[in-house]
Amino acid sequence: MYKIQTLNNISVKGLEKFPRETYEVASEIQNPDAYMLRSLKLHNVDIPESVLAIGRAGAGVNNIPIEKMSARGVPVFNAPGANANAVKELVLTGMLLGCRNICQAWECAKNLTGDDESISKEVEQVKKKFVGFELPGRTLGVIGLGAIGTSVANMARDLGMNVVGYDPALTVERAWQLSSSIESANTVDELLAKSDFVTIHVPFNEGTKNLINARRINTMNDNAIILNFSRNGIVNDEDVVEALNAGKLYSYICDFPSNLLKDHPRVITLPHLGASTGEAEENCAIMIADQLKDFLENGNIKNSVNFPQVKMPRVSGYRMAIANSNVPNMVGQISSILAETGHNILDLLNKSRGDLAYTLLDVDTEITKDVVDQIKAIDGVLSVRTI
Ligand SMILES: NC(=O)C1=CN([C@@H]2O[C@H](COP(=O)(O)OP(=O)(O)OC[C@H]3O[C@@H](n4cnc5c(N)ncnc54)[C@H](O)[C@@H]3O)[C@@H](O)[C@H]2O)C=CC1
Ligand SMILES: O=C(O)C(=O)COP(=O)(O)O
Repeated sequence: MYKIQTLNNISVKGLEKFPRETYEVASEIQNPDAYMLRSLKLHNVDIPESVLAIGRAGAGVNNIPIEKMSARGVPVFNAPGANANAVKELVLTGMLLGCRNICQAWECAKNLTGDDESISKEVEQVKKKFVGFELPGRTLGVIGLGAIGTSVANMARDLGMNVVGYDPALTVERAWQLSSSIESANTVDELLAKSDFVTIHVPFNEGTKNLINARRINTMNDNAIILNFSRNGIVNDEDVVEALNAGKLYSYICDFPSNLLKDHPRVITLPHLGASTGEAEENCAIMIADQLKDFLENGNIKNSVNFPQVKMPRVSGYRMAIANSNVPNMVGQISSILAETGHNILDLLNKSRGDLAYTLLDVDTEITKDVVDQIKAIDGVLSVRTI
């Protein structure tokens, strides 16, 4: 019986992927084989040794101690692209809320008093305060052209906007998906100088912390709108508020409220709603459940953020999955132990990614605990599992 512990609300459509006969899935469970979570911060959680894999039902993995898991030989999975449409639609919503002053206008409408005739009169007076601007012909800068950024960029082109994108690690797959009319910027500064709206779709890490700061805001066009549906910390909120107060920026739309932001008249904050649609939650949960299941049952790895992609069809009932440091002679030492203990290797796949390597091998006879212990004892072996 495999045990999956859910640390956040996960769509039942994903949880249904785990057959009840072979899986126990619960939010409270002893010695889980895998964690399934969304945004819960795992950095200060004591993760039990029983955990063989972590599945993030979403895109961002900055809530997970990836290096610590790599050192244990534990793969971390995410669900690339599974919530991209939900974020794209919220970015569009955010652009329109911002450029048409919708939230401020709605607040004003809610505060109208008197009979309906006086409300109608008042409406004609106040509406001039909320005159906005339209999207076609404006320029949207998209920082990060991954699953979300690409989809946002194409959408903006379809709406008649000019689009300039920046991503120093743009993949070939994304380049194929991007509309050919999207302009490429060589630097963030070049993108900012051209944009009326700037939207950020990069992961949070040391390289993207404070990516949008006072110096960069000062290089932007006056009255630009910044949208942050990526992560708290990528945009320096203090600097943005200062620029809003100085009349440099038009508005700031983001998914990460704080005391500084939530009541500011030119800021719209949402409670981390980017991926909160039934569709996105289902897509993410199903993708992660499939990946965890294939890893637990077969050792295969798809969409891990720290392990290589590995898929090997099964040729016998005796499989071993080994994670080790990516150093010479690991496969040699492992196969020597198997040969010495009378196992014939029927199939073997070894792949590496950075400092990690991962080996799947099928043998003709059952692998005993003693053999597992001998392989575990090899210097550099991080985790060993028989499946
Ligand atoms: N608000 C919400 O609910 C959601 C937020 N997110 C956030 O959005 C981020 C992006 O998600 P996806 O597009 O699905 O990820 P992705 O991995 O498909 O794309 C990220 C892109 O950013 C690029 N990138 C990395 N560092 C960069 C830099 N310094 N400058 C420019 N580009 C850079 C990468 O090359 C990659 O193409 C996630 O990491 C997560 O933090 C994702 C989903 C929902
Ligand atoms: O996928 C992401 O990176 C998100 O930020 C979505 O977070 P959530 O799953 O809604 O807690």
